[in-house]
Amino acid sequence: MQQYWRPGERAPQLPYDKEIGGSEEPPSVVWNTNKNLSLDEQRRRLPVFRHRLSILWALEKHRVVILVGQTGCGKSTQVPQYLCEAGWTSHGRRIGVTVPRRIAAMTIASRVAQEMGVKLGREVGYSIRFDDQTTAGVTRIQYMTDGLLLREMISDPLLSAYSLLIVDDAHDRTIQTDLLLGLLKKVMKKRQHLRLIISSATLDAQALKAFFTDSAADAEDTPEKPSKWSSRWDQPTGSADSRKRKRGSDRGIGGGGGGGGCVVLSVEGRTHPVEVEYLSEPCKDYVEAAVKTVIDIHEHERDGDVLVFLTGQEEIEAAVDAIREAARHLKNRTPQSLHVHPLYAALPADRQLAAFAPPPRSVRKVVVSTNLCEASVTIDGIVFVVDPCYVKAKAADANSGVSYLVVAPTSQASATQRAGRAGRTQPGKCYRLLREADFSRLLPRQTVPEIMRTDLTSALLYLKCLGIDNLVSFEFVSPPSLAAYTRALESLYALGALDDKGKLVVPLGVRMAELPLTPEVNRMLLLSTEEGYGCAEEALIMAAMTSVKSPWIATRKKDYLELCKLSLGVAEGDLLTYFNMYQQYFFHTSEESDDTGWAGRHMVHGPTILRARDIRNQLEKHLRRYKLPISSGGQDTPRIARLVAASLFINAAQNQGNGKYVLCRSPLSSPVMSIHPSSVLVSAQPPWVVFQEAVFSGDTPYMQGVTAIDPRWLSAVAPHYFHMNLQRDGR
Ligand SMILES: Nc1ncnc2c1ncn2[C@@H]1O[C@H](COP(=O)(O)OP(=O)(O)OP(=O)(O)O)[C@@H](O)[C@H]1O
Repeated sequence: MQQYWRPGERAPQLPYDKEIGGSEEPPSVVWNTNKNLSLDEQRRRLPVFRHRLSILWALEKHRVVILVGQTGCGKSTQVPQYLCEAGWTSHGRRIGVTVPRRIAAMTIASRVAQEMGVKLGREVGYSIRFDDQTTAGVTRIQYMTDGLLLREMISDPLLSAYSLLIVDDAHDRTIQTDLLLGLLKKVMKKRQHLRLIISSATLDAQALKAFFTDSAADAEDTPEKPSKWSSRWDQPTGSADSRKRKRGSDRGIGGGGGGGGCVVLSVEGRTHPVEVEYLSEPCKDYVEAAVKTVIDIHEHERDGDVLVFLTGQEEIEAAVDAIREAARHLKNRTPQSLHVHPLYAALPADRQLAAFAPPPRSVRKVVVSTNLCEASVTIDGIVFVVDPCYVKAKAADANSGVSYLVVAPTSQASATQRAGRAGRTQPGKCYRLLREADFSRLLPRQTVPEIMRTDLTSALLYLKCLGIDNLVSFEFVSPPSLAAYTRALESLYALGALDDKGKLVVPLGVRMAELPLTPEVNRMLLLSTEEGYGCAEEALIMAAMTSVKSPWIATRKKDYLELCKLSLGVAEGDLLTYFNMYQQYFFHTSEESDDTGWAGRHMVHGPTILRARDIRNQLEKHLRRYKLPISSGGQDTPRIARLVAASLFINAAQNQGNGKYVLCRSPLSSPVMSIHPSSVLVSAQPPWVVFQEAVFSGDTPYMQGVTAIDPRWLSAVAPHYFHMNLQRDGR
């Protein structure tokens, strides 16, 4: 039998080589959706199973493997297991798998743990922000968001805990994915034995291959772990002579450890066929068309659950209501035969996971979702996908710094991913709500990488922290514009993370990168510990509350919800409203979540507040590690409000997801920028520009509270120049 090489060890026997179709007992599992087949048999039937030896072989020969295979063929769940079985996790190193979304990390890790017959969090685990389900020394396969791996690189730049990394669903090209790819290229030049798999069903494989092949330096023998903060990636290591000798020797990622260069591997075959249907005439209102399609499916199609893709919370809630209403008038089915679940980022985790649970017998489940579950995830039982081919995408004008959300046609690659959510556990059908000709004519083939259309502030701060000083020469798969670099550097300067020479301010800048929230919220936290503010207790709560989902119970009793919001809302704005909610919750309820008592009456979602408390405690540990004073502002509300005012632009970032408006900062250099006609100027006293109608969230109306913050406070605390602008959701 063939032996497969992996760093430092000979591979043990691969279990599948000895007994294809054989007799091994399936691992004990908690949950097996396909009652006819054991999980082991289900695994063998996946298309990727036939290619496992080629994958192992490719990793022996090449340092970077780009794996392209149909949606559902087994890339995310199976490949890490093959590698684990082949010994890639001996020597205590892990296989790390990054995915763009938290829900994917959680659900795929659970599935793999079941398939391997182990407890989630032990041999197989996941890490997402504020939730680490791994065990040191035990976990061998770790799923995580790409953002989390980036954070890990701050303390371990060479990622020495991993023998192999898989960047899964790389087609998504989030800003984190692109940053990671650029950094991994650097890491691989330093760590000869590290291997990288980049996988997706809809990847521009050739562009990535060119990126990983066209490298000017080859692998260097450097210590595995440089000392913290001292690693200067930009400076070549070794003497000038040795650098000269190396130049021109190898143009690819070097061939250390038995492999060289980069290869593209295609996995043929798909789990089940997915038939795609298009409209014969364009539709006027895609939400209405989606609702009608769901009802048609329910009345005329075979059994099977439905997944509908819409662009945001408002559309989803409207569609959920419309489907429920339409179900009441069905001719040949009862209203109870249809269960409808919304799924979007602002929903609390328990409600998100409810969409994954199997429905009762004879009931058809309909999940109406954003692109949250467009890639990676498997919702068992989904047979039909309804896709209007639209998405709400983040964008920023690099010159003005105006950020906005815009509803735009999705890419063909995204539409393929969406269709791929059917056909995973049985044959499926996808209804695209546009004409076939329009699909190929109007939709771009690939999604424009996020890095080319959004703000780079966090990304550049990370790079600075990793010691990458020459940011413009950092290699991105798709380099952003110079204007975007300038804007982000100005923001970092405004936040105090960089000095006027563009150097990282230590420790402030480092801490802003290390703390697990956005640079703006991190700045607020750090500012709160300074003299003159002294309200870290309050800031910890406000920061924690910004990082959980909406703390209000999602309900259709909109009027009642509005009343509750008014009763808990405070004039100083959202952050203080959230602070108030948190305080009141613990004043009125006992430790445990209490949705029936005070919290239920006030439409406050108890589990979300408890989650915020956990996050608050984690943030406090960070501040204590920095030995920063944690004191309370007590009854001094203006002092706390001053802090909020100084950090007002936080709200911009926090409310892009669910509101109709976006609040923006101006570039430091240009005092005037385009102002939406609906904006009402209250004060233009330099260095502040304040607008009255800072309504930017459909969720919490007193975010209008910007007006309630006395502009005089603003001028008192203004560390830097910013201004706000309202823009209507890109429409
Ligand atoms: N939670 C689950 N419940 C039931 N079956 C599952 C589940 N997760 C995975 N599977 C099965 O495993 C198969 C492979 O899933 P996997 O996520 O590894 O595919 P993939 O190739 O990574 O897909 P994608 O490109 O869409 O991310 C699915 O098609 C499905 O049959």
